[in-house]
Amino acid sequence: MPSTAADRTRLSVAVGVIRDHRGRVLISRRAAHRHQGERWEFPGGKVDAGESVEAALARELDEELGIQVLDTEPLIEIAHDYADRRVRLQVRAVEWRGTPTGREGQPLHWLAPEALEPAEFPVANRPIITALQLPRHYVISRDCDDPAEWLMALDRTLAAGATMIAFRVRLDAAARRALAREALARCRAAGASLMINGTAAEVREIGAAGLHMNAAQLAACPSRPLPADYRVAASCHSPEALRQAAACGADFAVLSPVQPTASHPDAAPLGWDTFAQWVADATLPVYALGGLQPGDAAIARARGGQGAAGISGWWGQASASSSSPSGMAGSPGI
Ligand SMILES: Nc1nc2c([nH]c(=O)n2[C@H]2C[C@H](O)[C@@H](COP(=O)(O)OP(=O)(O)OP(=O)(O)O)O2)c(=O)[nH]1
Ligand SMILES: [Mg+2]
Repeated sequence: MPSTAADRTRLSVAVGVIRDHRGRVLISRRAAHRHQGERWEFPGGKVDAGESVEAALARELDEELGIQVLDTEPLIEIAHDYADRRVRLQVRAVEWRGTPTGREGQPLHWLAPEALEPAEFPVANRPIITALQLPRHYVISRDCDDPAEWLMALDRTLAAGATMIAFRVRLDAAARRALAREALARCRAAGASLMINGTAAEVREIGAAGLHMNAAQLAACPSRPLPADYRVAASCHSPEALRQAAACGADFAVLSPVQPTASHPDAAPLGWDTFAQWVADATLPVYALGGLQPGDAAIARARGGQGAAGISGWWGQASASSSSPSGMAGSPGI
């Protein structure tokens, strides 16, 4: 995490995502008299001077819940300016032991990630909730020469465990709409969501999960192009674009190219260090894209990203094995 001048005036907060064996997340209610009082939160608290985020989390979760932290992994970091306080929420998924109890009298609740309601949390929590709901892999489709072949590739991708797919196909309008409708039906049957690289009007017409804006659309986007019950994603290649994505209300971004790619041989790759730096300043979940394989999702997460996105390595890949198809299976929320 970069320590900029602005950062030194921010309150550093360690925030824990505590899951049970069913994948539900523990939330607790802030007392009325406290900052952001009566809102639900993920347990945690202020990082003391000289304390690491991990140590702060272990201390806070013991104080507030009486549980022991065994290990943690970074989930997302959010810098947010409230009118009366500037915070940097450093959110980590927690491996834990014990029985959580509201040791400060705070009500506790276990909820599935899909049931978390952003309006009941502090505003800064919105991207945290999105991050908990989004998978680790974002599969981008290949362009389509032959619809029948393309649909077979989609079926293989879904069978391999993909749960979020971008429809990125150039066809004439009628053929594109027909293919998108069929793709949507197959994604729904498999429990996956389909994003459309196109227009907001097309997303509404097809009934897809959301819109994926390219860099040019993002640059020209004045405000969120779809209501909250759709997802909005944006392709980004710079810190400015990541800020613009957040400003126009996108739910998540895709940052590229992280590694050299055959499809864009002239674009200078960012590398993981730059990816991590830019992501640390972003205020929405960010997937890494460009020259990656499914196994790189773990690297992207370790560098503060949401996971990895890509075409080759993901699209149309048959299951590599029944337990870990395409490397996409694993912990909850693939
Ligand atoms: N723990 C937590 N804090 C959050 C979340 N979202 C959010 O904006 N915050 C803000 C609210 C507060 O301004 C700050 C946390 O500070 P806090 O006062 O609760 O810290 P603490 O647990 O150490 O409390 P205390 O001992 O000082 O009373 O971060 C969240 O999900 N969890
Ligand atoms: Mg606290």
